[in-house]
Amino acid sequence: MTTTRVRLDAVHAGHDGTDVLCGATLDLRAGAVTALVGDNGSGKSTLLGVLAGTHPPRAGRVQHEGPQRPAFVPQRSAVPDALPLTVLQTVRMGRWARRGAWRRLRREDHEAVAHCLDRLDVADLAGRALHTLSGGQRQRVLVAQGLAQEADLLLLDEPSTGLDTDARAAIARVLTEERDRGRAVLVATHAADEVRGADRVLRLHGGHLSEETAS
Ligand SMILES: Nc1ncnc2c1ncn2[C@@H]1O[C@H](COP(=O)(O)OP(=O)(O)OP(=O)(O)O)[C@@H](O)[C@H]1O
Repeated sequence: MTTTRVRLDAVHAGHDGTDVLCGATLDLRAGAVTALVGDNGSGKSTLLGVLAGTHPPRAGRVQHEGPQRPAFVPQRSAVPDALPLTVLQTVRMGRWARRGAWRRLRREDHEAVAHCLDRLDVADLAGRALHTLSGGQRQRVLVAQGLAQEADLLLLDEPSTGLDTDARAAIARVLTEERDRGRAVLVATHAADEVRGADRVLRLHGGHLSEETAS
């Protein structure tokens, strides 16, 4: 039986009084990677914001199954370059969703953080300040932070943009692993390899979502 993690019903949302989503409807199921495609400006980031709970819809319904907040990995360009944080602190913040901000982390949290750093191959960067990293390294750290949340729903906004072949492969691998753990994964992307690797492809066009056949 497939479990629905989140459902959108006739959602309208946008910016400055202009709707970008015009009745968007979807459900995301556990154990599947869904690629969200669409032209620049079609509203993919807006849709992810609605699903993440950071962008309130103007109308329609967003229904999350389960108590957990989704994990949201924003576009790298949406994260200020000069955040005064190390890589380790950044990934540890992923555990706040479970423990609450500034609470003391437990041994299992430290183990989860170490595992996420390894999975994205950034453990050797743990002590480095985020702003000293290359764009691709920073992107991998943001994905590691998303994984550290261990949420049932993982949302990623163009995680592979600007990454080299190895880093793209690492991200593709972790998305498949998350899927195999029963998580629902939604990845907004322009990358053909990410689209090919998805179980399902949704296209956003004219404010509406439509299903495309995954290859
Ligand atoms: N903060 C904002 N204020 C005003 N308009 C915005 C804002 N953010 C996005 N928009 C507008 O909303 C529309 C959808 O933008 P969005 O970033 O959701 O598209 P996208 O599909 O993610 O684009 P891309 O592929 O370029 O990342 C665009 O027309 C954009 O100009």
